Amino acid sequence: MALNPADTPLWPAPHASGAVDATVHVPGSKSVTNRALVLAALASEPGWLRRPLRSRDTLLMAAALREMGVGIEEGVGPDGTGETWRVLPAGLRGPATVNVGNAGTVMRFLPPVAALADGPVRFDGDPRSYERPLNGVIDALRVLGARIDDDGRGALPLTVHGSGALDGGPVEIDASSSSQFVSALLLSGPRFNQGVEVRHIGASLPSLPHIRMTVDMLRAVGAQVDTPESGGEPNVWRVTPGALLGRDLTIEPDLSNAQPFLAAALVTGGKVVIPDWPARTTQPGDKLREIFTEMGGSCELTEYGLVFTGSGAIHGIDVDLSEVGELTPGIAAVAALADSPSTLRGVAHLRLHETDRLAALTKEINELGGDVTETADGLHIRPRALHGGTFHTYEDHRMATAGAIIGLAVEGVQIENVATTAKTLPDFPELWTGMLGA
Ligand SMILES: O=C(O)C1=C[C@@H](OP(=O)(O)O)[C@@H](O)[C@H](O)C1
Ligand SMILES: C=C(OP(=O)(O)O)C(=O)O
Repeated sequence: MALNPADTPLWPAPHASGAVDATVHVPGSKSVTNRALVLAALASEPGWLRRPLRSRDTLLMAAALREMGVGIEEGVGPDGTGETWRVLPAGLRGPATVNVGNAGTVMRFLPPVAALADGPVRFDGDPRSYERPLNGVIDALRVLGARIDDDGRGALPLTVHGSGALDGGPVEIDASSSSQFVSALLLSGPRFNQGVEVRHIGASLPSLPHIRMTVDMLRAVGAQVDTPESGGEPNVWRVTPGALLGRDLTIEPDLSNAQPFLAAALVTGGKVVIPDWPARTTQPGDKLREIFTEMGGSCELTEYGLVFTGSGAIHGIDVDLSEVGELTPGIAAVAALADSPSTLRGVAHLRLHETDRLAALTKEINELGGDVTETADGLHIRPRALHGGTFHTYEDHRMATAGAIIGLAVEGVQIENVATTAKTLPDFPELWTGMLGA
């Protein structure tokens, strides 16, 4: 059940007494873990996930796949190392009930999987999940041959009446409200009888790196995928039908969850090291190297990881975040503490994330004395002296971490329901106080 924020205690965000100097081991990527679980469940042989993220979103994904008959066992990897999930694919079946919580990846990636199950699969979730767009997935699955009962709003709750197989083939969708519509159809595409050809016909498409992540991970398990980047038509992705391999995959650290720790180095003029930062990755968080450098820091990517150093100065930024929208709350928090104004653009779709993030950031920063205005597709942030107060989080993990960043520089900030960080980073409060040496 969703927490009632009014019942949850306030967490006094630690104020930094000096420059931070810390190494922070950031747990695995939500986006990679949940794709890896789906692909392993659809494979024709067992596979391993090493160092998977264990957070609300990924535990919901694992529970949902188990409900449909997939085996997911705690275990040791093939070389004897621990922290591993062994995934044993099985004939997918209903009746099953899936709780999506408020996980975009679960509510979008699993209806296509359910269409392959034998029997009905009911999807339900937190109240907010009823408001998040799902029409791209529902409409597309119907075109591809699935039977779905919903209440006609193009959203949860719904039941997918799986028949054990899906025709697949070509489909047009408008994915301007979420890249996850495209990823969802591609991930299950190899298992559709005719594969799938997804054509995006909307005006814009957010979070392109997350679609590249989907394509790369599909190819890594043996799928054939044609993309705009591999010489195909713009906005068209094609997946050929075929069996998927079970692999042994080590999950990268979650670079979007590394954001608050990097921000801490920037805000305090300190240094933070993130071990195992990948040399090459599709994660949008990799863009922080560029964005936070422009905002005043510097970084070095070594074999050990990323070393990020703040200079003591924090500069405003004018940036299009459409490809990396999930970084917006953390960038807005840093921008509120900068020495010049910022304009964050290209993120209108954030109004349909965990909460309306543009409204929430504007209200909460302004209630601490800030000067933020919403634009049609982003935020204008004019820094001014902030004061303490309650930072409301609207059951949004990234609102909680944004408030913590501000709390480093502003005394007396209290974060409502910091436990909401469990969506993707259950250890956040401990990692944060550990970083500060508390
Ligand atoms: O596919 C994914 O793993 C994600 C895609 C993005 O979604 P949107 O395209 O809906 O923004 C991102 O914001 C979300 O946190 C994770
Ligand atoms: C938008 C996010 O999550 P979801 O996967 O629920 O869309 C996020 O993590 O910032």
